[in-house]
Amino acid sequence: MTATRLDGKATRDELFHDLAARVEVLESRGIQPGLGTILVGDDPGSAAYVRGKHADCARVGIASIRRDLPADISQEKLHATIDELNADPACTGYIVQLPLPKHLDENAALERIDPDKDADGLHPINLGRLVLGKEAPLPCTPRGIVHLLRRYDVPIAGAHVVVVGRGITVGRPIGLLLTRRSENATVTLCHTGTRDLAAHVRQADIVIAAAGVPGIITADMVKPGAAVLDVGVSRVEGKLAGDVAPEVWDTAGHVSPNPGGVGPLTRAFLIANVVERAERQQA
Ligand SMILES: Nc1nc2c(c(=O)[nH]1)N[C@@H](CN(C=O)c1ccc(C(=O)N[C@@H](CCC(=O)O)C(=O)O)cc1)CN2
Repeated sequence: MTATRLDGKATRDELFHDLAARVEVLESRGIQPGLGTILVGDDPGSAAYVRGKHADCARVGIASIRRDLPADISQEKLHATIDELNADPACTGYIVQLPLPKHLDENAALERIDPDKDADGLHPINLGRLVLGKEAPLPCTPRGIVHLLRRYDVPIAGAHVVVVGRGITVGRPIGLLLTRRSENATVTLCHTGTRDLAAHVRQADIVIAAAGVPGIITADMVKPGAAVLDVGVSRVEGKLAGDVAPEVWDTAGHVSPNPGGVGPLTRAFLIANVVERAERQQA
């Protein structure tokens, strides 16, 4: 059996087509959304993601504002840049690219963002609103995962989803989305402290691999016909490596590859969060 590919690039193109049309409507009403990015340091992967985000803004026709800061910047100077974007009316939503260099406090930086401009949905107030079932920008990768599953008619309601990895951008928030009444999945969150990872993964109808450990999900761990989404990012000799071993394609029913799966949707839903906020404001 060869799994059906969950094609993130084709799905992203559909989303961008729709978003570009909505941006035209906003502009015809005098509203210009603008996405800001704050990048600290010179990690080549993070720099590439930020470049991609600005290219996406140009593609859908929204403004973009870029702040690149040196790797050794102090927490105070980072906060001053955050305050600057909080106050800039041309910047309607923005992100601090993660991870930050080790000497910086990531949570303090995220908390400093004006929750109304939090394009990532990672501000504690917005995560809290999500827990309470209130309207909030949704974290981009989890939103991309739910969209991709729906786009390919992978049943979510009643499914047992096993998430591997507890990072802030994927592992922690994805359970909040998938256990909403609108999704109705049952979620198990596995991490480095989990005993017998394989036994958990074998139970899953849907596996979300976000550990950042190359090839950690092997074919013998996957229930035949399960959907497997590879969201883990590592670099092996400079090349991107996902969490899912290639043999999984012979066992799974659906696979989202890496690259070409959830990553492009992370970018698309960042733009969607900025456009939707502008739409809500004009409404
Ligand atoms: N503030 C944030 N920081 C980070 C986030 C985030 O959502 N908000 N997520 C990741 C990085 N990320 C976006 O910032 C991101 C990751 C991957 C992709 C992507 O399109 N990947 C391509 C492959 C690209 C490559 O070859 O390296 C793919 O999957 O096809 C986009 C964005 C951590 N930081």
